[in-house]
Amino acid sequence: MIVVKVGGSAGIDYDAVCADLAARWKTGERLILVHGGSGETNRVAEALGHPPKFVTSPSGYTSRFTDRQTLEIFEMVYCGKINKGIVERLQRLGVNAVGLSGLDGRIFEGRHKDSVRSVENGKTKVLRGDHTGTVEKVNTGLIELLLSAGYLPVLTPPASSYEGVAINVDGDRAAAALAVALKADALLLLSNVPGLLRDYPDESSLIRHIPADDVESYLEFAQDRMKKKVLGAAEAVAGGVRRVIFGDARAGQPITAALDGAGTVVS
Ligand SMILES: Nc1ncnc2c1ncn2[C@@H]1O[C@H](COP(=O)(O)OP(=O)(O)OP(=O)(O)O)[C@@H](O)[C@H]1O
Repeated sequence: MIVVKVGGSAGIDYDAVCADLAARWKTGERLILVHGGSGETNRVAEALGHPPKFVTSPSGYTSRFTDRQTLEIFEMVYCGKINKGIVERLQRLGVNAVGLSGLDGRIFEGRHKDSVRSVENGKTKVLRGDHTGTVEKVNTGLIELLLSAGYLPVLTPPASSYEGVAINVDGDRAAAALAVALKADALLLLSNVPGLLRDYPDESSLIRHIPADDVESYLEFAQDRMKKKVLGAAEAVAGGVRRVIFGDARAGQPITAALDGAGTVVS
């Protein structure tokens, strides 16, 4: 089993990802796709007059502050436009894909964090009304049912809180939790960069290999949102996934290239 997570930043080629995925699926390989949608969510939020707000925690992690209106915009884009766009591409390629969010069948479950600490101008503030959380539990029943019936699941945040409230969760860490729960052989985290860069944005500074027992020490090279990918990789290998690859989804055959060792390989 291979879990592929494709991001939602500018430049990602969904046609290339879907064509590669479909070709591999047709050979009998078992795959699941998880996707993001941050770039388009920012655009739609601006257009709707509710611009995105990002907060940086005291430990340096950046996340989207998700009030109820932001959550609704997030769902429109992630579960609507992006998810259905991917499902449509796969259907056109002859793959019977099914798009679901983590809320559906409670595939992704976690604790709802209502408040978040945000560092602004050197001062730490507490913001309330946040609909965020972290995936703590993956309920694989529905996914296994779909896979055994020949459907390819296409999954996306949000997740469900234990109380059944929709929560915005990080897609990379959700994919990592899924890969652990399904005992996947590999987790691919594909985005609009060649992999983890030692000296971002210099693409020639690509880090080719990260030892599985030392992932967290590479957090120092990751800025803002890349940190979550490194954290997700650490969680996946700690949970028994043998290989995590940060790969490029901008062109070519992104899945095949990553599995062939392009990008940053954590093993
Ligand atoms: N050291 C680094 N190496 C590579 N990219 C980095 C680094 N530091 C920061 N980045 C940024 O991290 C981004 C990738 O993370 P991001 O969460 O934006 O992508 P995504 O997974 O495509 O999005 P989504 O949240 O929609 O799933 C890159 O576009 C780059 O701007």
